[in-house]
Amino acid sequence: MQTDITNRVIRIGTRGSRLALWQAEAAAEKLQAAGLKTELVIISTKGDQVLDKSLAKIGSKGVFTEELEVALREGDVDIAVHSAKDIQSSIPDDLELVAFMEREEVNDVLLSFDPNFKLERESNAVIGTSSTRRKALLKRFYPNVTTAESRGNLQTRLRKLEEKQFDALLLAYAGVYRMGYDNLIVHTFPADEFIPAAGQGSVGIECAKNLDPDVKKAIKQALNHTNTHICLLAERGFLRTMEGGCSIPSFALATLTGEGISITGGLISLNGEQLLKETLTGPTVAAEELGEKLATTILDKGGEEILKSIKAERDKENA
Ligand SMILES: NCc1[nH]cc(CCC(=O)O)c1CC(=O)O
Repeated sequence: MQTDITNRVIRIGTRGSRLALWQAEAAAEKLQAAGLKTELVIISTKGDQVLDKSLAKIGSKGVFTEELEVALREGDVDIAVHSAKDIQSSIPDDLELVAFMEREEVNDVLLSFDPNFKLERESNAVIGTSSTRRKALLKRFYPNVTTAESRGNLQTRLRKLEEKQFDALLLAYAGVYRMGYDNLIVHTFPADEFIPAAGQGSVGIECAKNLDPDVKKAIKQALNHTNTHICLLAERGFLRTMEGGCSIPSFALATLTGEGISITGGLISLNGEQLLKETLTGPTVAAEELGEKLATTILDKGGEEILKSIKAERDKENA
């Protein structure tokens, strides 16, 4: 017998930041449009609590997801909504990613309260970012720029910008746009040079594997965006094979080409001096394998060495 899922309240687990709530509301609206009832359950994660360290230093995987996963496992929530970029590359065996919502523009952008701020190759501005990928890409393409740490939710980071802790703040367009701060954008980085992190701009929906199959199916139908899902399979295949999660300056962006899928991705050394980047194309049915192959290619062409030196540097810092 089929369960009557219209009477089932879908409990949506989310972090409490404004961006997280926006994403959870977006999911809730789509579920409601499909005739389901919803309820938001706010859960704080380590990534929300520890704000005085960069993610690379917090170190453990799943800093923004672990507490949500516990809630899924204990049945306190039916789904967890995450920024796809924050989902660790391998998720636990008893959980699954059931949907990826339609992706926003993938670019990184700069925000400034000075509308005349211009980023040029020779700029010596101070830019707020705590991401190893962004720091390394800045070093490579804007060698005179310096960076300042900017952990915290978007509102905290904007306050630091307001307090002039830096001249401009580097963020993903997706979050900026979703929070309505796009009027502060003074620069958009081209996504073919300043390649985004795997998953940037999409929202991933996680559930327990043993969730009622009818409920799972309804959630997938309401929330999954097929094209985004295919691209995310490739990017996450890349990330998983690359290993190292969000603390490693890797990048990957997949797009559909009409006949198939194309993925460009690679790895950059922390000082920006070595940059490995390749593009592979293939059929969409083998998206995940294509991403894995891209990572293997990068690792074979010098990526292993870069990873080794990144780990050595980190061990030195933590010693
Ligand atoms: N790690 C934090 C995080 N996770 C997702 C986004 C932005 C929105 C997105 O990429 O979906 C951000 C902030 C940022 O990188 O600017």
